[in-house]
Amino acid sequence: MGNGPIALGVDSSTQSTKVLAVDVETGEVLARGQARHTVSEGAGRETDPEVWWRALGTALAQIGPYAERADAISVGGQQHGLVVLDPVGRPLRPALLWNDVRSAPQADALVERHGAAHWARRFGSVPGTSFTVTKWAWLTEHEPETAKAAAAVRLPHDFLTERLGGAGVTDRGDASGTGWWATDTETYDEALLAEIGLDPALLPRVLGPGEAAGVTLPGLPLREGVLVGAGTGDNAAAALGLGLVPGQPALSLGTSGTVYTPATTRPTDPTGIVAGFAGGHGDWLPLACTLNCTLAVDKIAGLLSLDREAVEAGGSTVLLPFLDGERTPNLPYASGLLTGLRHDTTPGQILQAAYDGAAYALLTALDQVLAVDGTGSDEPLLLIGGGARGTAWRETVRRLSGRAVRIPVAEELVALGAAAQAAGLLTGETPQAVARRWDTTAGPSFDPVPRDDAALDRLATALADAFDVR
Ligand SMILES: Nc1ncnc2c1ncn2[C@@H]1O[C@H](COP(=O)(O)OP(=O)(O)O)[C@@H](O)[C@H]1O
Ligand SMILES: O=C(CO)[C@@H](O)[C@H](O)COP(=O)(O)O
Repeated sequence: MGNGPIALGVDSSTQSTKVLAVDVETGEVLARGQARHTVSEGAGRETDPEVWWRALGTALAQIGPYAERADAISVGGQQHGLVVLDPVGRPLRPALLWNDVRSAPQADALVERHGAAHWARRFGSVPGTSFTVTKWAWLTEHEPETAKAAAAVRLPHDFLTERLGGAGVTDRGDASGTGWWATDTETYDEALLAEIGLDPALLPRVLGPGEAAGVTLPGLPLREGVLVGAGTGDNAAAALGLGLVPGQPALSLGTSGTVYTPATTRPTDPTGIVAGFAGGHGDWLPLACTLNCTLAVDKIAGLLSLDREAVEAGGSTVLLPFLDGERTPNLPYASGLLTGLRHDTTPGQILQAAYDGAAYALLTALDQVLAVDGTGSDEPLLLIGGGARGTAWRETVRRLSGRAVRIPVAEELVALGAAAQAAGLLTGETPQAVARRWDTTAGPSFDPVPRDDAALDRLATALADAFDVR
């Protein structure tokens, strides 16, 4: 064990909590821990925030002596989830997660009331079902007593940060995914909060870049008084972990699929495809996100009794894997669709079609994400998330993007970005500078291959025919 300072980075994502203990000087990952979450099935997607808290404890226990030795900690978390707490910080109900589409009617009503153009101009994003504002609106309609009893409203990462350091705070990256934090003034929109019946006093204070959330409370498996970073949403944390600069795109293949690049221009896309998030340390993070990514492809592989790598080229099958409804394109009521079957279609071709269908919306949104700063670039696409470990995912992205792809050797970029934020508090550097010093994007590169326009055309036609999406 080295004697230098140690930063802990946490990724509280949809499926699990991961913790990395990182050597601040070298970026070496000294230890890692992971504990799974349970997510409800059926109509909604919920997790009890106490499950996240217990998972964090379990993952910290797995890093052994490094928890006690750590000098700073930050939490990156799944975005958007609605956490409602009682006066002593206990959850009043399970959190409504980003991939819970029950608030689709509330999203439609909010967008209709103010117009997509207003949402984009003022809040940077047109709120689809993932956004917290739609979940609060759902709660006030379906469980008014719970909404009335709320003494605090938090996002997943804020909830954990508060348990560690005691302060009710968030950061601008995660605040920008609520739909009630206006990106044009960087303040909570009090008129909107009044309209949806949410007292601004219940919301966390939004910290600025480089501000700490406080220090650790007594009674944790960490030393008391250790610095706690502001944390941020998981995508913003991964962008920090990669030390991205504007025009350098990343594609994350996990429970959600996301594509993003930092920008100096504030995004304001009225089509709703590009979410105008703030970055985890200043700047902006235009991003497109799908609800159906690795879990949907794994589900199709399971239905076909195939290994996830058993893909076959060829055929004319199109599979739109909207198993959870979809967010990009905005089709919360959709289900999966399979077309183009022939007598000679093989199971492996159907599986390949699932990969293509899951990657399609992300890759078509990439140009829009890059256009925010006008940095259309041929920088390699950095592939991260669990899916980036798979050959079939990598080859699908190469074939449908026509871009060079690089796979960082570093894993768990969200936790690594959180660790870089925590390390920056100790060294005075920005998290991006820390990540660049740690060389987190190093990894094998794969040259561009000709783009498979025939497959892209088939997908575009199927979407237009079935869902009128053009
Ligand atoms: N070797 C692999 N090849 C392809 N996919 C993988 C591999 N390992 C994990 N995955 C996928 O990664 C997903 C988890 O990704 P991860 O980024 O950890 O999720 P989350 O978005 O919840 O943080 C799983 O759903 C699984 O399908
Ligand atoms: O909703 C979004 C982004 O807007 C998702 O990216 C969530 O932040 C969930 O992330 P993972 O659990 O897939 O990491």
